[in-house]
Amino acid sequence: MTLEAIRYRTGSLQVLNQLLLPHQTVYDDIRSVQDAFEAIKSMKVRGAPAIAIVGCLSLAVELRAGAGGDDPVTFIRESLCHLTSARPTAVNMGRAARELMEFAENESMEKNSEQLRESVIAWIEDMLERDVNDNKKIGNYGAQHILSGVPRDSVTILTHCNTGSLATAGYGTALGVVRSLHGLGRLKRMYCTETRPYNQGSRLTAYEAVAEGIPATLITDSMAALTMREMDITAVVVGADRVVANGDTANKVGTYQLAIAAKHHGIPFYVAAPSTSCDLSLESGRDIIIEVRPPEELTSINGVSIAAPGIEVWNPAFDVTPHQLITGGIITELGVFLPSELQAALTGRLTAL
Ligand SMILES: CSC[C@@H](O)[C@@H](O)C(=O)COP(=O)(O)O
Repeated sequence: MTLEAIRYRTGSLQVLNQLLLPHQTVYDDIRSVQDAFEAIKSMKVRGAPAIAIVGCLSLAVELRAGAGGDDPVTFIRESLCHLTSARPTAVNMGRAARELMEFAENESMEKNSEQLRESVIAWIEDMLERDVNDNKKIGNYGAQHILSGVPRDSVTILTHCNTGSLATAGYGTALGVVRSLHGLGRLKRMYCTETRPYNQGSRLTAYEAVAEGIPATLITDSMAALTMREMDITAVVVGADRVVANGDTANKVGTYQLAIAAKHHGIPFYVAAPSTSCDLSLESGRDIIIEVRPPEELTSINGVSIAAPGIEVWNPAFDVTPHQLITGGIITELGVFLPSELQAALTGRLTAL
């Protein structure tokens, strides 16, 4: 059983409100594109694949109710543009918007408004299944690759942020690799970082691990290097919000320092991400726009201040790990690639952004 972050039945959408986890399990209705925009912006729903899926499903809900009238293409275009602006670093929403728009424009040449709505809804509904299938492949490729590099029976993985069922349609990416290792009986333990300032690790990854009986230990971000030295970490596996052509990878802030520490300790560092998180239109990580979040996310927890009032704050949500530090490889649903192999492996398989 994996946790269900997105509940979709034709015409209705609910998301598990991740702001309330782990203490309350509340599903919020998403009745419109604007509801989804707000849920994504406020991080009720988060994680690059989940953002794209919830954004598109909210559009399906509105289309099912007849939104767009005689001109659904304009409605779809404006909605996708709005959704893409909610969080700029993860590429998945932008990619889905581009692909969906292209599909809708093609369909509009031979279908009336009602038929167009139906086919766009079907395209969107298919995203859920595709994401879970891709994640299972990522899990399997990643587990096999990690196991092939070590002579041991069981492995210990360190991960960051939340990349599991809560961040995807199900199964997860980096956490999917952990899940696959666990399923094979080859996971000794997962270490998950707290992931300050938003605590996706302590609130969400820890929640998934406890719910599913995955052996896991929580550490603060500041304990990562020590954990690598003392706890016989086999590999570090993280997710991605955007992997660019040279393999540079934007992911939750703190990923970069994990990669540096892994290199120092000779521990393979992997990025696990579907090809939908890859962006070959950008040459290097310098071109990635990094979202800066409100200071309050750093200075308070659940409304309780934990910082000196008046202090200035810098709160970038993501950092970029240079490709040279991604020593294990980039695990996708198509296989595991070194950063230098990624562009050739994906060319022709991804629509241009
Ligand atoms: C499969 S989720 C991959 C990434 O989106 C994840 O590692 C991450 O950085 C999430 O950040 P968040 O700010 O919680 O959306």
